[in-house]
Amino acid sequence: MFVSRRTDTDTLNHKTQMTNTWPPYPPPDETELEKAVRLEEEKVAKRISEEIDRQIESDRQELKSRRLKTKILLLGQAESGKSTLLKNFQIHFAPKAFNTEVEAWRAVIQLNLVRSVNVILAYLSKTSAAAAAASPRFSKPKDDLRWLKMRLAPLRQVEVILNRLLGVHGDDSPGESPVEVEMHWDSDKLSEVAVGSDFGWKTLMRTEKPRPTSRFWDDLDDARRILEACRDDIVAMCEDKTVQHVLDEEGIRILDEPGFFFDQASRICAMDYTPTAEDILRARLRTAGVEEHRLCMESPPSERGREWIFYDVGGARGQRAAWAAYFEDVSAVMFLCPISGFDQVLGEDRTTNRLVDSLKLWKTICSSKLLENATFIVFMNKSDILEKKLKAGIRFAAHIEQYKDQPNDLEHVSMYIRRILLAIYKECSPKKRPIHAHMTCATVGYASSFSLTLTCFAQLFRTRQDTQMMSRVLCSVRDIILMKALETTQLIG
Ligand SMILES: Nc1nc2c(ncn2[C@@H]2O[C@H](COP(=O)(O)OP(=O)(O)OP(=O)(O)O)[C@@H](O)[C@H]2O)c(=O)[nH]1
Ligand SMILES: [Mg+2]
Repeated sequence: MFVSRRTDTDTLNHKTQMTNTWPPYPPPDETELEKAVRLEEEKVAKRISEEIDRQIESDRQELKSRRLKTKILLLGQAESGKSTLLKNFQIHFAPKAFNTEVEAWRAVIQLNLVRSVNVILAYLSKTSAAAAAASPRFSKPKDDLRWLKMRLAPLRQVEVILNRLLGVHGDDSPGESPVEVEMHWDSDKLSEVAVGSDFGWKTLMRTEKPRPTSRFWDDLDDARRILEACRDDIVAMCEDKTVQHVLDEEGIRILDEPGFFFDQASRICAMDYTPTAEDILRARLRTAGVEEHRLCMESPPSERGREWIFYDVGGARGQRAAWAAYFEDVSAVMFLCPISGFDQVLGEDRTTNRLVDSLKLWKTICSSKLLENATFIVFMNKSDILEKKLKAGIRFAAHIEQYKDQPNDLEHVSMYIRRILLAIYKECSPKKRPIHAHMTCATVGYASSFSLTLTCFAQLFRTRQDTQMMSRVLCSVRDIILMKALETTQLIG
């Protein structure tokens, strides 16, 4: 930017150039004092000019590096499976880093279980109808319930300890014990706990140094000893007919509820319990705010060291306003649509159907101008729950009237939802762009599962039994994102 000045020996016959040259030629009759002032001014101007050049270059570099970063947004309503999908990516592409978090997940899973037990106990003792319908195993139902409650009372302490160690807060009442605030039955909130993204709960329990204080480990040990001591009673409660009766009455399909670990209670309460990948995928921890997760690829060797930055957002309505701040320079949007939610309502608005809300949200995201250059990948998630519900005879058309009398099976229902998702995408996208869609069960991980792979705008719809369904979906998504990164690199040179 700074043009070097010609020497003083240049003459007036360069007058025409003089007007275009900077700094200008000195006047021929310049005094010594004027020359000194001029040279000083030129020095200052040169410094400013160089500073501007440096700033422009640094802005250019910053822009380039921002565009080269693979920034991925995980979007979707609450409980759609965003954080679970992220765990799948971590387990698959950065297993060593993920392993360092296992200890923290053990505490979360134990908290999920303890919290479910505490909430159910609190509910049972409040509901006389429930007590009256107590297990035939007990001759005096109310007394036996009281007895069970008494024996399991230490679990409240376990919940308090785990909440404190993990930095968990309940729904809207940080600091209060979730058990205290939930004396009414609300299945959506049964295992709802959230950890603020700034608390660092995962790093707190990492196996490498620096480790937390010994007080921290002593408390954790205490919680685990109590849990183990209560193990038989917890298992008895989980298998108890009263509990099952109440849950049935409430329409709670316990194995489908997020964060319920009743079927694994005995294993999870053991002192030497180590979570499996599937346990971690099933754990429920509500995301509060927007969390940034950096995933450094460990495999395959060709991708080792490449960094992906995921933004995992809280999906409840009250949290959605914060999303837009993260829409700039996004490489890929992964939208989670929980297709099993057709017969459920939102936790935050009991008048809105979950599937309808999800489709509305999809429309808003597809229409966003800020996201027009992002690659879109939609996950029709919770396909396992959808399948179970349809097989159990729950009619899709009873909740989504437009479906009318079409067959009530997984293939037809998922095709229908897929058609709507793609139609919305086509209609609302600010410009024509490809989309990739997968039907998933994010909690299955690597086990065998039913899978459908959909490719938009092509009439491809395959159904197959695939022993490594999630693994294939993840690899395909990785390839899509790598292609996008390559395109961006070529564009910015
Ligand atoms: N059965 C089944 N459960 C799933 C599936 N995907 C996620 N879940 C469970 O659903 C619960 C909610 O999943 P999350 O990943 O925490 O949901 P989220 O979208 O991050 O929710 P917020 O953080 O509240 O926005 C967890 O307990 C998961 O284990 C699925 O495909 N099938
Ligand atoms: Mg989440």
